[in-house]
Amino acid sequence: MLQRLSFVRRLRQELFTDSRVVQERLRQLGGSGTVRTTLEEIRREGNEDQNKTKSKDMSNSNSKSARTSTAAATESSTPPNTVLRITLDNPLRANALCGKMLAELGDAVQTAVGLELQDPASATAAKPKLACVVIQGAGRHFCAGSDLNLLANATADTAKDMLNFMHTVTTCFKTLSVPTIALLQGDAIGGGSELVTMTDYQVADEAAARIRFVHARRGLTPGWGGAARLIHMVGAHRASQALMSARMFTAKDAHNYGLFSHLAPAGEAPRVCDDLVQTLTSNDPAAIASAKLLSLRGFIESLEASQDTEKEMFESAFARLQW
Ligand SMILES: CC[C@H](C(=O)O)C(=O)SCCNC(=O)CCNC(=O)[C@H](O)C(C)(C)COP(=O)(O)OP(=O)(O)OC[C@H]1O[C@@H](n2cnc3c(N)ncnc32)[C@H](O)[C@@H]1OP(=O)(O)O
Repeated sequence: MLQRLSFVRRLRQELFTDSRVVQERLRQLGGSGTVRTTLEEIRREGNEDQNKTKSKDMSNSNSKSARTSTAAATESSTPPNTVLRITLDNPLRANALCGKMLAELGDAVQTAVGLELQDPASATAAKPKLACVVIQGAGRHFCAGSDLNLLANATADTAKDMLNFMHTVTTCFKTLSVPTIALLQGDAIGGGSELVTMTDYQVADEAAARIRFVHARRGLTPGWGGAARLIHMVGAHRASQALMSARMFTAKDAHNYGLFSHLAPAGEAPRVCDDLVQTLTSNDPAAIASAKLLSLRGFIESLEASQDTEKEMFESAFARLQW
């Protein structure tokens, strides 16, 4: 559906072709941590209560093989809805993203785009029906942004690679035609806060989740398209205040500000997220894609120009910095 927009088609071509060289250069930078993806199948069986039970059974297991229930797909001729779960996994560094993880996040978004179907009726067991994407962090936090060691040692060329690649990756994520959710059980800082802005929903643990656009404190501006998306989320006035102050938002503050869509009682964010997945995947996928198309249309047209400005700002801020 969204692929109808030429901007989106161009971006996807960039993700799968032009960005590949940069992606491999980032992968070569290495670092600790990884980005994991799992597919979870949600079977719809008549009434919503049954759906819920099935989904809980799968989601309560931590095992990757249990989460990816291929058996369900062969039981019926209609392939079940599939949820792609992306986990930023570098818990000893608050899920800060090293070069390898940036490249792997690109792989994950390529997976999501590859699973997106122009026509949901054409789903097969081999190409299941992507209905939702959830992004989360491993351990206590969501994501502490770029790995500071990577930034400290980055040449201007590496910084430019990161900037261009992450603009492509996050914008491709933002323009997916299925609903996307950030599951926040801890902090989202810097680049991590920018990842939050690429999602449609944000389910936050009210006791533990926080968000901070820390860039101004570090002498930087957002570099992953986060400023443009933040304006889209909360309006220019609030966005500029959040960026200028670099303040830490508690979950409640962020909810009031329009940054987090859902507040979950302490420890219950995964359950609230599962419930939201159930609700969203029970709705008509074409109607959902239309809703996203409608809301993104005006945004996308101004996004191109905002992104160019954002890139220029980041490059000049980065050039000024002494790490
Ligand atoms: C600014 C834009 C830029 C971009 O867009 O590319 C960036 O994203 S730059 C990175 C911006 N991020 C930050 O400034 C976050 C810095 N970290 C923190 O504020 C805290 O670590 C926090 C709030 C995320 C978590 O605090 P907590 O007390 O729970 O844990 P620790 O501080 O003890 O952190 C654990 C461990 O992780 C290391 N760490 C944290 N963030 C990073 C990072 N961005 N890069 C590399 N390493 C990071 C921290 O040093 C600790 O390591 P340890 O060896 O245990 O001391």
